[in-house]
Amino acid sequence: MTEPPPDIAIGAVDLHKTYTSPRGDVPAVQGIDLDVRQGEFFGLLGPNGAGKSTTIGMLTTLVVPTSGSARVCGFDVEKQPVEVKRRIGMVSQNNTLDNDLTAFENLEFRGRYFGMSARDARRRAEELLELFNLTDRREGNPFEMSGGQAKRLMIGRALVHRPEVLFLDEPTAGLDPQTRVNLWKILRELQKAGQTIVLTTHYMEEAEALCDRVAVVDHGKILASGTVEELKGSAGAETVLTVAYDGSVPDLGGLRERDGISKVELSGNQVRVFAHEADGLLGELVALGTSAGVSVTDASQLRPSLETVFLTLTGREYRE
Ligand SMILES: Nc1ncnc2c1ncn2[C@@H]1O[C@H](COP(=O)(O)OP(=O)(O)OP(=O)(O)O)[C@@H](O)[C@H]1O
Repeated sequence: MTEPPPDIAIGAVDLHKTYTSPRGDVPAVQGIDLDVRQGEFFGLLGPNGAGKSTTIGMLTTLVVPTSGSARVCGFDVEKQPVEVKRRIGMVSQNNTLDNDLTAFENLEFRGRYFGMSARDARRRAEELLELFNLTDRREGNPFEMSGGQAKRLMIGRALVHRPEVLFLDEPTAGLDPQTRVNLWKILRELQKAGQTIVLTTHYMEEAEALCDRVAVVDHGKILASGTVEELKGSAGAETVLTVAYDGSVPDLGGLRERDGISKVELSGNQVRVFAHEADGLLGELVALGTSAGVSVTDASQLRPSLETVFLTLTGREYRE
């Protein structure tokens, strides 16, 4: 493999992971290529079970790839795991804080683990408590903390040794909307200060709010990648109108051929229209139904977003 350019934080080529389990093989990741630049905020977006955690697991050396290769901060994840681990911070989905230690000690011990002097570890712990607005929780134990506080402490702990890349696996899953938005603010500040961040999420709006670039993952493969704007400007840049009738979908006349309509999908009593120009379309579909003796029982309209990109790429609703 040729050496990657120096500003590349992560380069993965054709990563595969198949888990073997008593119920058979699970092909969790099936050929993923990734490039993440230094300073970038990169998102792996996909529904539950898409293979995001497994991908992050391979990049953080916790999961051994079945095939393919990846370099993180210039080091091979399989051949140089210790070098990689020294340069990354990882925040997993579950709370892995030590409940027997105070917030301060959770940070301090991590510093000592990474070889800092006692003085430096203490100083860094104080600094991070301040940065993550946890100074008043200094002597508290993790089990006494709210979900948002615990997550902030976990992120702080992952940053103790000043890693080059911070990995966050579903950082806001299970947090209430306000706490989620507060955490987004902190993550943006971190990136502004130069931190490279890779996050997995199944929340479309999270990827839209934070990421410079996104890879949409499903069934272990990348379906599309680029900036959120690029993705919206691609195949899925349309409004998606879904209408269900109480009987067969009426004859849609020349709808399919009309300018501004790129795709019409029928499924049972439901029609889904992908349109650049959707004004008046719902009224039209209601009227067509009325003329054919059927009524609309349900209708929804999605504005162009990562969600419509996903729908266009997979032909399916996004499963949370
Ligand atoms: N240790 C394992 N053994 C067997 N199968 C596994 C293992 N870990 C994950 N899987 C399976 O691999 C697939 C991908 O899982 P993965 O956790 O990577 O997805 P994900 O996109 O991160 O989803 P989630 O957000 O739910 O964690 C799923 O079908 C999952 O059940």
